[in-house]
Amino acid sequence: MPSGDVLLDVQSVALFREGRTILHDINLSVLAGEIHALLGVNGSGKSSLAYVIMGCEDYHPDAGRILFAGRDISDLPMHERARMGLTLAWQEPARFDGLPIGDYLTLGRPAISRDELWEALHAVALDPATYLPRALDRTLSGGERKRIEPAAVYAMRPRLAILDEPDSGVDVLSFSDIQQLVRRMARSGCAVLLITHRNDMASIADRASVMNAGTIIITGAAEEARRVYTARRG
Ligand SMILES: Nc1ncnc2c1ncn2[C@@H]1O[C@H](COP(=O)(O)OP(=O)(O)OP(=O)(O)O)[C@@H](O)[C@H]1O
Repeated sequence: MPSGDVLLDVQSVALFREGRTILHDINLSVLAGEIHALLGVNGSGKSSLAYVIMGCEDYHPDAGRILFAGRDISDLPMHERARMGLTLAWQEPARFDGLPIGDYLTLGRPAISRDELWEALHAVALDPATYLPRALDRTLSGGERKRIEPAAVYAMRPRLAILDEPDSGVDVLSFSDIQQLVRRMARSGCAVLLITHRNDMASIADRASVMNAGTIIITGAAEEARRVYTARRG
C-alpha cells in the first residue's frame, strides 16, 4: 500500500538529443509502495524517461532534477542509484554463458532465501525446479529470458522497480501474470512504475500518469488517467 511519502520526485526534467526535444517539463512523483502506471503511445518518451530516472549513459537530463528518497540523484551514476534501491527491468537479462539462473537471481541480493528464489520464479510463471539450475544462455527461448529479468528485479526487493513494457515481445508474460507479479512486488513493499501503452494494464495501478509528445499531461487516479488516455487516442 502507498504510504503517502514521495519516493521518486522528477522535477521539470528535459532531455534534448540531436536537435530534438525528447522530454520537456516532466514532473512525476511515485509514492513509496505505490503502483504507478505510466501510459503513453509509441514514441511518447516513456523509455527515455525510464533511462533518465535510472541514470543510463547519455540520458543525463538537460534541465530539472530527480530526487529519490529525498536525495538529489541527478548526478549519481547508475550503480549508486541501484544501491539506493532503484531498479529498471531491462528488456532482456545480460547473457552469462554457464551461469545458472539461480545464481543470476542471487547477484542483486546475496542474502536471498531459497523460498524467495522459488517465489521469484513462480511470480513469472517459470517452474523453479526446472529453471533455477538451468544456464542463462542461448538455450533459453527469448520468452524465457525475458521473464528472468522481472524475476531478478523482484528477487532484489528494490524500493522502486521500473518495469518497461513487461508484456512486449512474443511469448512473454500474460496480462494476468504481470498483474500478479506487480501485486506481489507491491505487497513486498516495493513501489512499481509500470510503463505501458495498454490502457487495461493500468487498471492495477493506484495512480497513473499519461505521457504525450515528451511530457506528462495528467497524473491522477488510475481511472481518470485511463479515461484521458483513451480520449486522446480517439
Ligand atoms: N538518444 C536519442 N537520440 C535521438 N532520439 C532519441 C533518443 N532517445 C530517444 N529518441 C527518440 O525519442 C522519442 C521517444 O522515444 P522513447 O523510446 O522514449 O518512446 P517510448 O514512448 O518508450 O516508445 P515505445 O513505446 O515505442 O518504446 C522517439 O522518437 C525516439 O526515436
